[in-house]
Amino acid sequence: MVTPSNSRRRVGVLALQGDVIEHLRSLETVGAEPVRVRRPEDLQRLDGIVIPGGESTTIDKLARIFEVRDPLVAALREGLPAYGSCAGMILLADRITGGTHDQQTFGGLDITVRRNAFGRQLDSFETDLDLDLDDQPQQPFHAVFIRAPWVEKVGGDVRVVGRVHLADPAAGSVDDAAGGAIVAVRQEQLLATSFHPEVSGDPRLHAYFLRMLD
Ligand SMILES: NC(=O)CC[C@H](N)C(=O)O
Repeated sequence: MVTPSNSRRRVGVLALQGDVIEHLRSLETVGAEPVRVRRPEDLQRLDGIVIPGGESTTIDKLARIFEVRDPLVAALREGLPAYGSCAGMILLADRITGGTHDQQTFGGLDITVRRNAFGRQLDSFETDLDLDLDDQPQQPFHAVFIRAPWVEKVGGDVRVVGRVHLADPAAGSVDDAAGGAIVAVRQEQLLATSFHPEVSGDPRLHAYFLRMLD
């Protein structure tokens, strides 16, 4: 499908640290107009924003230094759609465990997220996931996890989109009744994944986020 350039969705990528270029490329691939966001004025006229993977404590600090934190938090409260991958999931979470003592999140997603949840042995790993993206064909999604968080608790309005099933029984305590650690969630206009679709090159999550903007 060819989308006329004047109707492309303007989607920001918070460009302070992390997988910025990879997200800009993924957004191009799915037909959005990607925009780097560093300063408050960059938030103007956005249809949505991506908070990239990287280091959530660093992005948090830089967002305060660049004075983009408060306007971004306000925009999220006003309903700016957002997609966070990995560190971005942490930054969109209302509650965080395993954060540094002064770490803040932008918030919006009614979840409790645990930083670096998979522990040392599973620092980085790749696995195929079944994601519940409602209108997507159920081809497994090849997911790359790098010092990833998982979601420990979800509020009532949060839909679980994906889980990872841990082979290690020692990690079984994270498994809830439905089985598996929660690694992808959606709450209305907010989407978050523990993994990095911008790294694996599968465009389906970015395409899904773009459809959320319609
Ligand atoms: N790949 C990632 O984004 C890692 C997230 C990182 N562990 C953090 O706490 O921010």
